[in-house]
Amino acid sequence: MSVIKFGTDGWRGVIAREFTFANVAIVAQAVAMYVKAEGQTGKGIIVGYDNRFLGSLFAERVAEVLAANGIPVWLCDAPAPTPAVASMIAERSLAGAMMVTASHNPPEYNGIKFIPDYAGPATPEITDAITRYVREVEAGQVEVQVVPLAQATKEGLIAYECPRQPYGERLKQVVDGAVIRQAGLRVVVDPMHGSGIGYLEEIAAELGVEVVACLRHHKDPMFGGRLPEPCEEELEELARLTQEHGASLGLALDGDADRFGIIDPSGAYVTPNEVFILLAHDQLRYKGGLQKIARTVATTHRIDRMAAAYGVEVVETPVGFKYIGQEILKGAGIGGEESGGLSISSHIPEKDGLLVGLLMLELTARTGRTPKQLLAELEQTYGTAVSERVDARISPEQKDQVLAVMRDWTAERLDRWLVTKKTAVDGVKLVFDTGAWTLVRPSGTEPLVRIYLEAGDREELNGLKTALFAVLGLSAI
Ligand SMILES: O=P(O)(O)OC[C@H]1O[C@H](O)[C@H](O)[C@@H](O)[C@@H]1O
Repeated sequence: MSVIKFGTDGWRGVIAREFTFANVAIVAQAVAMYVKAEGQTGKGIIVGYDNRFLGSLFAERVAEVLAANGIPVWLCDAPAPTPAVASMIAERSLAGAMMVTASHNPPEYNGIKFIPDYAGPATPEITDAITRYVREVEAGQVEVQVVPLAQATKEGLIAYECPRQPYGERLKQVVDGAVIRQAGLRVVVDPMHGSGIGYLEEIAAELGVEVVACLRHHKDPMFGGRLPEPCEEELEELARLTQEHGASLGLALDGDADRFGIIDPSGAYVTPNEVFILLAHDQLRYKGGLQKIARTVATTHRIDRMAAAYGVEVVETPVGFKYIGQEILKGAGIGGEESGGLSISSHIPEKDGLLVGLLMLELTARTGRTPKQLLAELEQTYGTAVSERVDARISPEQKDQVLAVMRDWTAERLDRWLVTKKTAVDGVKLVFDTGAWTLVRPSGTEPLVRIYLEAGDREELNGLKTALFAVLGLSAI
């Protein structure tokens, strides 16, 4: 059985167990075959990597294989954020990017994301095609081609590249630099030891923002014994420092800087759903011309209420920024997801933690209000909602049972909630008469089941959770 499988976002594996130089070379060969079949050989590929263990060496192996297949390669000369690498595709009209990263996974993992010519995550059709080539190589039908790095650079097949400057310029065109500059903002930055180090602080400083403190600001492939995931539990130090310094915002990035974590000046964590609400509202209210918003099936319905008030359509996609990216390409002005991914149509269709940090600075500068103050104002117009995600680490048998209960759901009610809609966009979602909803789906990146709930207030949510967990036989967790 092959260990090379593309999940929600690329192929990931434990270093030295699945993620070996040999398997990395197989994936690079398969991508080369895909690019050739698409007739894009001459356009070239940029190869990037983050701060994980052996990242630069794995990236070199990718470059050696691509080059041996006649594909011109731009190899990053230092760790770089995934969105910075992706933006180079648009900058240079490349065939795509191969990014060596396992995003926010634990340190023993590494992975590869293939980002095609449209500069957003590969669709399942594309990763399926690449997987077919992987199987051909594994079956010995095609041999992996390799040219040594020294020879390839000498022959001009591989050139070194740093995306920092063009990416910074792109971001500065997408956000309103003039508004940010005049506001005298102060931030604390937390790249979580990831490849965003140096990028966010510098670009913010170039926009006149004072960076008052940085933490987790050196490369550490062990991520300080924590997870490079900008969720509330991992950001308590950023929250403390943001409050202590009286900063305008605390800005965090995940391991490859495509996801964001935002801290309010009060020290409170602003959830990705809340950040999406704020930035979507900003687009609706101040930026005009927005026709469509894209959100995943797991993301807050508060977006829908706001959009309805402005006569704007909302498209619901399966979980994964690969689906949101496609909707942005098809005309959505902004797209986001509960797990911390967001982008806008004037940027690339790839999630970008730096973009979000800068957009939040712009919002703060324009309104003179904190995220939590703005959210309180929006609640008065669009009502409240409380969202929660439970990541259930359950046995395979329990998992099958839970998914079967949802799949076979026919009951009209769940306790006092009347089911008004059942959908299977990704997992199974039940929407209730009160506007509350729940979604149960297996994760595509971790061995667990995710249970999402949203309700009008905490009391309703707790009631719904108790009722649902009882039906799923999960009362014990
Ligand atoms: O819920 P999962 O299938 O584990 O996916 C969670 C997240 O994984 C990756 O980070 C993807 O890029 C995201 O788009 C996705 O939301």
